[in-house]
Amino acid sequence: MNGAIGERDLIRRISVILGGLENDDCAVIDAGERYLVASTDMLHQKTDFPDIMNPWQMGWMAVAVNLSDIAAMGAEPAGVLIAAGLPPEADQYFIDELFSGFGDCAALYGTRILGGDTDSHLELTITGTSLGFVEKELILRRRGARAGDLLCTTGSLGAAGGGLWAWQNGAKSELITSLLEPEPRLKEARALAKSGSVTAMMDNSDGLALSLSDLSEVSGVGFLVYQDKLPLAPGLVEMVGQENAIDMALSAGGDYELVFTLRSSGLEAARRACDLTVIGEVVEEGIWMERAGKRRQIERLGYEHRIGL
Ligand SMILES: Nc1ncnc2c1ncn2[C@@H]1O[C@H](COP(=O)(O)OP(=O)(O)OP(=O)(O)O)[C@@H](O)[C@H]1O
Ligand SMILES: Cc1ncc(C[n+]2csc(CCOP(=O)(O)O)c2C)c(N)n1
Ligand SMILES: [Mg+2]
Ligand SMILES: [Mg+2]
Ligand SMILES: [Mg+2]
Repeated sequence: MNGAIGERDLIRRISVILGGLENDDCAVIDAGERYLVASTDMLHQKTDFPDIMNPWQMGWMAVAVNLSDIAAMGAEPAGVLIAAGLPPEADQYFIDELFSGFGDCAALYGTRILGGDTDSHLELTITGTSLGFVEKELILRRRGARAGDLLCTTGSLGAAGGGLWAWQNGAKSELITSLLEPEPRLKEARALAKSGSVTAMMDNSDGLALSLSDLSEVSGVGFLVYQDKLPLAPGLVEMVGQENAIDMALSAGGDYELVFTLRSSGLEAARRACDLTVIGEVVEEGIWMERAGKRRQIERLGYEHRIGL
């Protein structure tokens, strides 16, 4: 192969080599009465930790992004393993703060660090592995969306993108905290799972546009997003303007909200479960955004790692 390849195309190739992988936020293992769900996510100094980030926040983020995938399955976390590749410049203070960040995030979400691995590495590299359990009848998958369902999100969109922009442009913004200290939506996802109205769910780690692309691929449906309903992060439009704010909501990534579909008859029950915004609907095909009666296609753009082969 010549040149770099996008992460999703590479995963498709990997899937063929390994004989088929289920494309979801977690792997699902039958554990008798319940499912065991498991996910792993790697973070690096260069791509994930802006230079304003303190080591406690690095630890927090590494656990939070891993718990977000447990949330996306409707599961309860059972624990996290941490493999830490520590660079030569990591001193005792750095390491104490980093590991406090792991522990504090796990504890806040009712779980703990179960174990891991420690090694030296030129670039700080942290790989978390999260485990969880979910009742078989409550599991939420990326597949399952049906035309006519409502498309919803928790929280706001574009917060992390706005935070990244503020950091890169030396602007002051509360969105920088959203970028550095993501909050996995475990409580919300559990309550939604118990409400019984969700048909498909994932977290939007790579942005709304790629989430819709992923959901559409595995569910075999399309989406129509109402532009005016997007819950843009507070202060985002004022900081970057309407058009950039929409672009950030669609493709900046790093928000860790839940994107999910609901049977329309289940909206009341879902609203009782958690705060949500209906941002569109499931359609037969295509991924569209509508504003003032005009439809345009949503480009398949988002946060994707590129790997040189
Ligand atoms: N190296 C790999 N080997 C096997 N499966 C993989 C590999 N990388 C990714 N996958 C699988 O591909 C699917 C998509 O992975 P991806 O990392 O995009 O999902 P995610 O963890 O929910 O997102 P993010 O990494 O942005 O938080 C998952 O089901 C994952 O298990
Ligand atoms: C330097 C820097 N640039 C961007 C971001 C935001 N960010 C971090 S992870 C992620 C998406 C999912 O990642 P993955 O697919 O690796 O799990 C995004 C958008 C950051 N924290 N630091
Ligand atoms: Mg995910
Ligand atoms: Mg991943
Ligand atoms: Mg990703």
